[in-house]
Amino acid sequence: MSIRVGIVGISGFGGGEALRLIANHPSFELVYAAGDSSAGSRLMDRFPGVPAKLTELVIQKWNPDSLPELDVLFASLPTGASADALARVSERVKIVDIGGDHRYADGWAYGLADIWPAQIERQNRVANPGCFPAASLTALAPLLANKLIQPGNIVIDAKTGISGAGRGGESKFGYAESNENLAPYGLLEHVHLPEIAKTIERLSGGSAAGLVLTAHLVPMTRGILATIYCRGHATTGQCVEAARDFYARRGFVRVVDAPPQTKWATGSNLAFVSYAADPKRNLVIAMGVVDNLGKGAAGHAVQNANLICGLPETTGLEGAPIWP
Ligand SMILES: NC(=O)C1=CN([C@@H]2O[C@H](COP(=O)(O)OP(=O)(O)OC[C@H]3O[C@@H](n4cnc5c(N)ncnc54)[C@H](OP(=O)(O)O)[C@@H]3O)[C@@H](O)[C@H]2O)C=CC1
Ligand SMILES: CC(=O)N[C@@H](CCC(=O)OP(=O)(O)O)C(=O)O
Repeated sequence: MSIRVGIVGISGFGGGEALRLIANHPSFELVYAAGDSSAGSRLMDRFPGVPAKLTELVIQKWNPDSLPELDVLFASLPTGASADALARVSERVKIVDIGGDHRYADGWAYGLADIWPAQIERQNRVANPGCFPAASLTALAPLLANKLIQPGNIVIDAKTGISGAGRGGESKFGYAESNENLAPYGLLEHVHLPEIAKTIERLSGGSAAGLVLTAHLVPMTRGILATIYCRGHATTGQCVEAARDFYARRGFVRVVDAPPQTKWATGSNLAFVSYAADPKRNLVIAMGVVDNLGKGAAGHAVQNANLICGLPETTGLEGAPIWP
């Protein structure tokens, strides 16, 4: 039986990746595409390589009051643009919000699917985690759950590809400004800090008051590497063993011995985590890699949609990453 799916924000980077994944999903049928300035164009005009079955689907002007019969709606709207509109969508339609409006919001499950799948299954409103939280929390969760690090003084140094800023991002992310350039941003007050802090507290039971997140923009299209400095007396072996145990039955998280690289995850819903620790220095370094559009956005969203539809969470997500 096919599950009728819609994507609003389909012309954007997150929506476009959701389109790619849904087009190859064995149970999802894309029946509705929506946006703002792209409304009126056929998918073929926006995505010349779209599979033949979807070429003629026309992008509709987004109107949450007049949706076709849908089972699942993926919302990939700018943060701030989805809360009011999604509140008007019928409860009969399950929603996965890829944007930031509903994380830790009342009535919405927080969709950190590799860590709390049981709390997502059969829900009908799921907020996808942000891209930096997906990379960082996946690496931190086994350490926090096993009390191998202190929760109160974690420093996240994260690098992201330019697509993290979205298609509608500011013009300062053009080729000339981004190529051969490396820039920190969001110092002291990155938008993902509250979400990461809340989750650290949920995982550890302690305060995350000293949390630091510094994001850097690097000249690559996709990928996030979070290098995370923590205080704790665990050895590298203890961290790796805790993570292997924590993720033993989770298909999308690979615990690796070597420091992970962004290309390992490109085009996939995988997360790679790794650890290096020196008990003498009271130092644990956790590393997390994701594709910002995969586990950081659309891949995670499809995983969440599988969970809320009662499908195996890996459905449609088992393809290998793109390499090189
Ligand atoms: N890029 C990434 O790596 C990640 C992004 N996210 C989040 O996902 C969301 C989407 O990001 P991203 O895809 O990068 O952004 P883009 O700028 O690439 O795309 C934004 C999309 O939203 C649509 N849109 C904007 N305003 C409206 C509106 N008023 N009504 C209907 N559609 C509208 C645009 O449609 P149109 O072109 O038709 O105007 C476009 O399709 C954001 O909340 C972002 O923070 C989360 C994790 C990672
Ligand atoms: C490169 C770049 O600018 N990345 C964005 C990603 C934020 C994002 O996607 O935020 P939400 O998912 O919470 O909306 C940033 O760091 O602000």
